[in-house]
This record gives sequence, C-alpha cells and structure tokens, in this order.
Amino acid sequence: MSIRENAELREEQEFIDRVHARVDVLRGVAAHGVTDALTPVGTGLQARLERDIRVAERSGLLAALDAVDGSLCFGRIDPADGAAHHIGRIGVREDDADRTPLLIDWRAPVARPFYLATGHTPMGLRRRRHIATQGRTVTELHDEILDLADHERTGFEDPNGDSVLLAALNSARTGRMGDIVRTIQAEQDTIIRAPHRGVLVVEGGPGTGKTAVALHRAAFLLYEQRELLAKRAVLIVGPNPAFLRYIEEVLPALGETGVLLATQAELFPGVHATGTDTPRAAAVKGGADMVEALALAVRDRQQLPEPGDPLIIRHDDGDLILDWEIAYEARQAARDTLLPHNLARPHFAFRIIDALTEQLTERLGADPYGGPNFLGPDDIALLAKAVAASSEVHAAIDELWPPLTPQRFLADYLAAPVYLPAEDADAIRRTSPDDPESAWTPADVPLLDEAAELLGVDDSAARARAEAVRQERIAYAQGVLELSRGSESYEFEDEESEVLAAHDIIDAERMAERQEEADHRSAAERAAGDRTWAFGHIIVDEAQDLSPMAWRLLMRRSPTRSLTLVGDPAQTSEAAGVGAWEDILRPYVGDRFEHVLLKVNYRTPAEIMELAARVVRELDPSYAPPVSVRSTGEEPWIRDAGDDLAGTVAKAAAELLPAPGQGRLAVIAPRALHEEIADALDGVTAGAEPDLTHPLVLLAPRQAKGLEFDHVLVVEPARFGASDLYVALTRATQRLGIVHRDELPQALS
Ligand SMILES: Nc1ncnc2c1ncn2[C@@H]1O[C@H](COP(=O)(O)OP(=O)(O)OP(=O)(O)O)[C@@H](O)[C@H]1O
Repeated sequence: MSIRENAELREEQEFIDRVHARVDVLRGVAAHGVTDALTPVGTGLQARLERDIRVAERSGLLAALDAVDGSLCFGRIDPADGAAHHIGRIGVREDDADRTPLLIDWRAPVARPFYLATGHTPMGLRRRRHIATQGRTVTELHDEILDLADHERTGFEDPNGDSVLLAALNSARTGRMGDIVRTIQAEQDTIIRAPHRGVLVVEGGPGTGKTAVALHRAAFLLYEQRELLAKRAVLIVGPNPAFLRYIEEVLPALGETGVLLATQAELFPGVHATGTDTPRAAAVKGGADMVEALALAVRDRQQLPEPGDPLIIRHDDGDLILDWEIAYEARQAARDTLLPHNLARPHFAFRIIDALTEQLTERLGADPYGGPNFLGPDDIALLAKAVAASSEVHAAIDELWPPLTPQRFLADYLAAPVYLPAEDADAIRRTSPDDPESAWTPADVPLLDEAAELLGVDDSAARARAEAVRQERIAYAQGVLELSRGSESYEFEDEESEVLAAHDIIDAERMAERQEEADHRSAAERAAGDRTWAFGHIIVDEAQDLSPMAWRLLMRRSPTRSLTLVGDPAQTSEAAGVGAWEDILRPYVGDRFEHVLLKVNYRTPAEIMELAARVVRELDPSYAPPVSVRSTGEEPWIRDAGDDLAGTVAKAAAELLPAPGQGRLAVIAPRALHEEIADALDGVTAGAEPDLTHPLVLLAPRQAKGLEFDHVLVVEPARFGASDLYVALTRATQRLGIVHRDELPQALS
C-alpha cells in the first residue's frame, strides 16, 4: 500500500472513530432520557400524553442508535469547492454551539449527489467515495472521479465505478433482506424521494428492487415528514409472514423503528386468520360483488313479524302486541337514519317502545264514552319506563333487530351465503360454522372489515363499563384521601406543619387518573390494535395480488390516500388479484396517481432471466423482462429424475448447497411433494413459516414470493401455475437447477 493510500485510510479511520465516539455519547444520553422520561410528571392527561410521547421518541432514538451501528458511515462526497461531507445511515451533529453536522443523513438533500452524480453530470462534485467497514474498522475505500479535470488521485480509484454495487449483488445471502443505502441507483433514488403526496405506483419485473425501494421510501418519508408520521405511523403490507420476517430488519438498520408490518390476515384486530381457502373461494370472497351481498345480508337481519302473526309480549299491565305495522314503521325510521346496523338499532328500539307504550295507554286510559284519555303525562311516562325496562320487550327487539358483531354476522353469512350466484355461494360456504377449527382465512379479513363498517360499533355498553371503572377508581381514591384526613389529627398535630397531606394537593378525580396505566406504546403499536386507525402512509408490496375487497379495507386505513404500491402484474398469483392499476385505483382516486417503472434486474443473472422470461412469453409474446445488471456465465440446468424424484432432488441439492456461511439454497416444490422431498433432504427446514436464515429451505411456490436465495432448485415445474413458476425461477442470485419427473412445461422444454 502506498504512503498516500495509508494516509487516506488512516484519515477515514480517524473520522469513523470520531463519529462512533459521538454516537456512544448520544446513546448514553438517550438511555438516560428514557429513564428520565419514565418518571411521572404532573397528573393531567396532557402531561401524561406528553410523557408517553417522550418515552416512545427516546426509546425509538435509542433503538435507532443501537440498530445503525454496523456501517454507520458508508460514503463521502467531495465538492469541487468546499469541505467534504460524510454520508451515513443517520445524521450526527457535533456537540458544539452550532451543532455542526458531523455525519449527513443519507436522506438529507445535501446527500443526494452521492446517489445521482455521474461523470456526465457531476452535480458540483469532484469525487465520490464508498467506505466499507467491518465493525468500526475501515476495510476498503472505492473512489470515483467525477471531475475529469481533477488530477488528484488517492490510489483507491475504481475503474468501472460499479464494483461496490456488484460486490453487494454477488455477496452471499443471509436469509434476511439487507438495506441498499450504500448503492441506491439513480432510477431508484428518484422514486425513493418522489415528492408525490398521493398514490405512487412502482412497477417493475423480478429483482428490480421494488421491495428495497419501497422500504427506503418509507425511511425517507419518516425522515421528511417526521412529525406527522410519528403520530400517524406507517403501515407496510406484505404477502405472508415469512416475507415480513425477511424484510423486518431493513428499516431498523436505517434507524427507523416506528413502522407496522402486517399481512392482510392481520389487519382486523383481534382476529388471527390462520385458515386457508381454496383459490376459488378466495377469489369469490375477494370479489367486488361481496359489497352488495353483505349489505343486503345485513338488511336481512332487520326483520318483521309475519303480517297477521304478531309477537305477543307478556307484560304486567297486559299483553303487548308487536305486529308487522309497528315493526315496519320502526324499521323504516331506523333505516332512514342511514346509520350502520348497530347504531340504528337504538332508533328501532325507541320507536318500538314508543308504539307499545301508546298501545298500553290506549288500552288502559281509554274513555269508553269516547272522551279524552284518562292518563296524564306522568302516568304515560311511568308506563313508558316500564315498557323500556321489560326484558321481554328487549328480547322481542333483539329478535327483530339483533345486535351483531362482525364475527357473528360473517360466520352466519358464510354458513348460508346469499345474494351470490349459486356456484359462488357453494365455493365459500362453511360447512361447520361453529366449529372452532374452521378458522378465519386471510380472505375473510376484508369481509370482517366490510361487515364492521356495515354494522358499526355500538360502544355504549363499553363506554358505560369504562365509566363504571372510573367511578370505582374515584371512590377508591376518595377512600384513600379520607384515610389521610382521618390520620391528620395525630400525624400532623402541629397546626403550623409545613408538611402537606395528600388531600391538600390532589382531589379524588385526579388521583384516580394517576392510577391509570401509562401507555408508552408508539403510534405503530397503537395502530395495530385499532381497526379505525388512519395511517399517515401505507406501503403495499406485491400489490398486484390484493383483491378488490382488500383494497377497500386498505383505503379505509388511508383516508388521505397517501400510499406507495409496488408490484409486478406478471407475478400475479391470486385469482382475486386485480390486473390493471387503473382498475384498482379508479374507485378511490380516479386517474390521480403516479406510475413509475423500474427496468433493471439487480437480482437474477442474465442467464437465468432468459430462461424465466420464456414462461411469460408463452402467454404474452411481447413481454419485455427487466434487463439483468450482471451475468455469471453459469447456465441454469434441467435434470430428468426418472423414477427417483426425491433421490435426484437430494443429489442436486447437495451439489448446490453452499459451504457453511456462504449463502442459502431454496428448494421450491409443490406442497404435495414436500413430505417425500423433506425425507430425502438432510437438515432441511420447511413448514408454514420456515426459518429463512437456515442454509437449506423447502418452500411451496407461493411461499417463495418476494424472497431470494443464492441458489434455487425448482422441482416439478409443470405443476406450477405460470406466474408462480415465473416467481420461482427468478429467486436466485447465482445458480438455478430444475428437476422434473413429469413432462416439462412447454416454455422450458
Ligand atoms: N441499488 C441496489 N444496490 C444493491 N442491491 C440492490 C439494489 N437494488 C436492488 N438490490 C438488490 O436486488 C435484490 C432484489 O431486490 P427486491 O427484492 O427489492 O426486488 P423486487 O423488485 O421486490 O423483486 P421481486 O418482485 O422479484 O420480489 C435484493 O437483494 C436487493 O437488495
């Protein structure tokens, strides 16, 4: 190493040491801040709320400081005039009067040329440097000269300018997605920082970095709209739990922890949708026809007695007759409120009670000679009270207009689906609705949400309960204060005592408030338990697979329509998935959405991509796959298993399996073959949520969505649907093998 190179390395090492020393101090301050903020201050609601926010913020900061430790600083830009800036995962300032920036956050406008400058458009830079570190030690520098007139050389010049990107793409996979903050490409940077506030659709083929871009966009928005999004939180929706685990470390590594990751199945608080539907059932449940079917089914739960066959309600003052007419008018009045079912119900009940009271009044107070009714307003009020208190009256009201939970209503509906074509109804009918084994499915979740909207929550009972608890607390506090007063005579005999007793400074109500549990949860944690939460921003990955009903649910969670949708129509695997973005979005934003394309494939080498593209071209000869950024010289291979499928798979897997610590191999096979294959594969991990950090994973085609591995072995491709096969063939960063016993699909033969 030359003297110059040594000096450069030493200089960067000194800088990195300084940044880390500063972050260590900040970490200490933040840890202290959390303890500090946890000490109660004041008693009012406002004071408590502020404290909770402080705790959440400071724990967030602490988590961020802990998470960004690896490669905290990764770049440097040297402007043609002026001092260099170091770029890092978070911004760090000096502890001086001016709070001088020490490390620039990658999301700050000053950092932008790091990603965009080229020799052609240097954006005022003369040099860009990538700094690689291991722990806190600088290991490598890569410089790019951006100003050709600048003759200064450091000895670390990178002749092609893309060695850092290629090293990242070629590195062994860990089973967890990493961030791309060191090597964001210009086309990606434009999307990540897009100023568009409404709906942004990011479309791109396999491996174009859609997921990476979506996550970095989340981080960027959290930086740019910090205050709003800390309060309203960001929701990221992914296709399945394994995928969410695959991506869950990306945002924390970028210093962001306040994000809620969820699958569609988790978006109805209190419901764990672990069941599965047939593809046909999922498609029916996801279809837009369900909107009207459910609305009509709710109306059907608002019933009338048969004409001429009234409900007879026994009552102390004589039987009450609830006939078709009374019920019809009450139902009309309740429906006219346009309120959801449960909220309109009190209106229905009120009308019924009114009509029955009138009936009693007529009967009891009628003047046989046709004069005015004998009963005065006080008598009538008493009668009304008795009718309203009658449990039998309420039973009759419940029979005609039952209070319904979304779960009860939907279970009843799925047991006997109506307002659908017969074959659709057959597809979704639940055979054992009350069987606890017949679990909710992901496709039920948007239906539960729809039902919740139609039914509304009559929370008067819950509110009454909460008030009762509050009163109990106040009574308890009163007791404590009384005790303190009682003890006064002997504890504080001295009239001049400076010591204040509890009752001098606090009343019972405030003391009760103090007892309430502090809620230190972040906005994301609160949002997780609240169906009506309005998120500040929603990011949907694999958006092409969501059904119209799922879109309705998501749009309810985003009243401001601030969404980033990423997807690839060629990878649509759900029958319920909506084909064109226009169709998905028209009902919500018309044509007011931005649509951007990513065209470079960073994952799949050209050799593999060429084979995979054939699968789509079979259906759409004009299909243009994304262009692979690299080729490896390794052609994918296809092997006929003869009559020993499991044995051939085991042998092929052994050939592809990387050495320990050198990457991951996924075997992607139809679920029906898993048992047979798993028996032949030593140390394989499989199941509903396999551990992707394991060196050898067995996946069903649908499970592979969004994931990537160094090597992939696809088994029996003829049994995959076209889009599932396309997904499976594009998961490898290095090598692809195919094993089959059945005849190969046309595209591969
Ligand atoms: N600028 C970049 N620098 C380094 N790696 C990148 C970059 N862009 C993308 N990658 C890598 O390429 C791979 C594919 O990215 P990603 O999973 O986001 O693609 P995708 O478009 O969501 O793919 P698919 O639709 O096939 O699931 C990831 O390993 C990602 O880290």
